[in-house]
Amino acid sequence: MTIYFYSTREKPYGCFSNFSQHGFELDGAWWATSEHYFQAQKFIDTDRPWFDKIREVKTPKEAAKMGRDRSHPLRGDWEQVKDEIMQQAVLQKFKTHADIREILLATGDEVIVENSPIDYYWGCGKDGSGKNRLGEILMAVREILRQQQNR
Ligand SMILES: Nc1nc(O)c(N)c(N[C@@H]2O[C@H](COP(=O)(O)O)[C@@H](O)[C@H]2O)n1
Repeated sequence: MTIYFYSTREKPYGCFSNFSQHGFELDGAWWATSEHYFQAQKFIDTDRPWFDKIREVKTPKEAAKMGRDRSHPLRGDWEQVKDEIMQQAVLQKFKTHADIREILLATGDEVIVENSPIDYYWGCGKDGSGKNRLGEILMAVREILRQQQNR
């Protein structure tokens, strides 16, 4: 049965959201959520003070708002690298936290879908026609973790 998630409040799959409070260390820094990491990477070589500010804000909601602020210059290769960056963040989050890693692994081979009514790239969108790239990345991360576990 397909597994849908969106809000961090929904149990047990709210932890699949990038807004869930599961921090991790990556690239030599601490990130409060995968949303913080993902949004900051948009400015890594174009606006370092803004990159640092995003890392330091309290909530993923603020990080997302700042990351979408186009008054700050987006890195030129963003469209080419954003999926890989998202996967690195999601993988590191689930490597760091054993409790949510078990929740992800326990989904077996079920399809995972970010049930966002507004996001047709990372989610499935209101009518289900979206790309669901976050769901696909979670499934790819699940496979990587499964293989690491079986080594
Ligand atoms: N809560 C929420 N609001 C939105 O408007 C969204 N687009 C999403 N989806 C999440 O947004 C992140 C990527 O956003 P951008 O590529 O910067 O637009 C990612 O975490 C999606 O899962 N969520």
